[in-house]
Amino acid sequence: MKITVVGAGAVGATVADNIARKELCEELVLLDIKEGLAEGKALDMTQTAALLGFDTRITGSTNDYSKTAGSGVVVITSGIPRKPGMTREELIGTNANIVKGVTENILKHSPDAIIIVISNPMDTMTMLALQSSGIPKNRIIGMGGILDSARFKCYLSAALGCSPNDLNATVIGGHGDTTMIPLIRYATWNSVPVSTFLSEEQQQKVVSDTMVGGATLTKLIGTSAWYAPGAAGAALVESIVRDEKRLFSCCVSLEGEYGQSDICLGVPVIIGKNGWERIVDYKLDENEQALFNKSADAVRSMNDVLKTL
Ligand SMILES: NC(=O)C1=CN([C@@H]2O[C@H](COP(=O)(O)OP(=O)(O)OC[C@H]3O[C@@H](n4cnc5c(N)ncnc54)[C@H](O)[C@@H]3O)[C@@H](O)[C@H]2O)C=CC1
Ligand SMILES: O=C([O-])CC(=O)C(=O)O
Repeated sequence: MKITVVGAGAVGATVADNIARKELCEELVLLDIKEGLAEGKALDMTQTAALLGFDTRITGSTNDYSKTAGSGVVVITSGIPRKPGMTREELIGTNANIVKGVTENILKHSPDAIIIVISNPMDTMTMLALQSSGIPKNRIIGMGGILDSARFKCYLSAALGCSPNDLNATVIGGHGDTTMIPLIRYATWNSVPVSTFLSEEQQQKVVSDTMVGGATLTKLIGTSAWYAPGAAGAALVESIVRDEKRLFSCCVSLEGEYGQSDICLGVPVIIGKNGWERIVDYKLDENEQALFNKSADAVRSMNDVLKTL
């Protein structure tokens, strides 16, 4: 299979690096609008093959979509990242036109591709990719919840003094500082609810740290993060190409599920060779459903901007 990653910046290159190391495809194409950037990063990564022992062929392209032809999976990371003090939503003015153009170009050459959207504001960019592509909804997946859930586990593991690998924890809703919903009631340490070990105050601190996880990193680094976003993007690609049927929180088109319609929002889904294959109903309680509805309202008002494009 061929996989394309659009945007060879911090996140795109890290997604590509993880895909190559895991040998998720025979051929990997990196594409960027900036002259030489994708070719250079592809060559640099290629030179790690003899050190890391992988056989994936990696090529770069400066905006030549014919090189991406026949891709089975395309990951969109093109667009600007936020700076300290900004919200993801403020990126919409620049990124909407980029994501729209990229989606159209990709589909001209890879009409059967499964598209993963990473560019921010991710929930609205996923909606935009769905609308501008017209392809079946199962082939458009926004990546945010996998990353947010990994951060949730990171903060939980610090609070519990345990390995993040022994934790089960999911973030649903929007991929925004105020719209994401870490489902603390369902978080477990090897099947035992974390509320058994953490006070209400400790749990609330984990939830609020998780919600501003991206902003915390942006403040420290001066631009947004890439290691965990890159690993999260590759985990999603892996579940598709290996048909793993992982249960991940992803941004997908809702048609009544979780009480919402005409919106793309983060919910638990099964990911396999057909893209997202099924939404799993977590049976939210009244408070969680109210938070989900509030998150949907915020994302929906952001989506209104798409009508002006
Ligand atoms: N959904 C998520 O969980 C996450 C989303 N992000 C988002 O991912 C995006 C990329 O972030 P970074 O890689 O850090 O930014 P970056 O600035 O390092 O890379 C973006 C790349 O996109 C390229 N680009 C711009 N317009 C293009 C076009 N029309 N066609 C092809 N390439 C184009 C740029 O030349 C640049 O190389 C941002 O919008 C950021 O907010 C970042 C982390 C996590
Ligand atoms: O924080 C940002 O702007 C980038 C992002 O989406 C994340 O790292 O979660």
